[in-house]
Amino acid sequence: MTKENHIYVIGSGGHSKVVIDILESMNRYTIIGIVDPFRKPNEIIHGYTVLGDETILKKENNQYKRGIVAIGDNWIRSQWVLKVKSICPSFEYITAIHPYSFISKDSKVGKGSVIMAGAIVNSNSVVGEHCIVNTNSSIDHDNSLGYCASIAPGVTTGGNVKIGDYSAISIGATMKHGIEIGAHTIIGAGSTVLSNIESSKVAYGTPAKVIRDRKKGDKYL
Ligand SMILES: CC(=O)SCCNC(=O)CCNC(=O)[C@H](O)C(C)(C)COP(=O)(O)OP(=O)(O)OC[C@H]1O[C@@H](n2cnc3c(N)ncnc32)[C@H](O)[C@@H]1OP(=O)(O)O
Repeated sequence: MTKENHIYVIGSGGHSKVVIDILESMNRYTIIGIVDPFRKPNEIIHGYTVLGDETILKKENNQYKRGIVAIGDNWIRSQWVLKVKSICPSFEYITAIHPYSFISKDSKVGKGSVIMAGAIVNSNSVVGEHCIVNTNSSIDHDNSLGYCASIAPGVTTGGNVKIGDYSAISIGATMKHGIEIGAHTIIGAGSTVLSNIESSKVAYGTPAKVIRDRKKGDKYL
């Protein structure tokens, strides 16, 4: 193993455990340990040692500068990406792609993103950086998923769907073809989205309707 294969996992919650399973199933990386300021150093999480807080990433003699932010909340994940950039500007992000997922040969997955088991990314789609394409979800052709956006388990999109930066499509939602979702918007669990939804909204139901406004970073999980 070269040092390029050695990675940090940042975050230690439920999402992090799934990401660790994916990284192990890829059989390509050695996980150095977990970075999380909210855990006791040396605690073992999902088989790996908590190394401490983010200052570990800036140690002068630290030869390892790769990893992934494994935090489920889109806004919190984005803030950690910024924090890591300020501590270690040369830090590089890997993608975690489960071997039992399908990604079309002409689709792209941005750095730091996670594609979980059973997920499908069909032809000519773009998954942005630091996204989550969760278990058994399906992104159809010509879609785009913005920066730090996510689709939850079992989400299905038709063709030509655009999901804005930081937006989250919740568990089991279905999106008609050609739909556009703005930035920082949450589509509620089980919704059927038949029309465009603007930025900074919470929308749900069948058909999905805007229920209220939201501010960026408001909790949704
Ligand atoms: C691996 C993983 O775990 S990935 C994460 C999986 N989890 C998700 O995707 C869930 C994301 N969260 C949701 O979908 C939430 O329902 C949200 C964020 C859309 C709304 O949450 P809140 O604003 O807190 O709504 P709250 O729970 O207070 O409900 C308010 C009302 O709206 C209704 N409601 C809330 N969400 C929905 C929905 N998706 N569809 C229909 N009705 C809903 C509630 O039943 C409640 O109705 P009532 O007042 O008649 O009792």
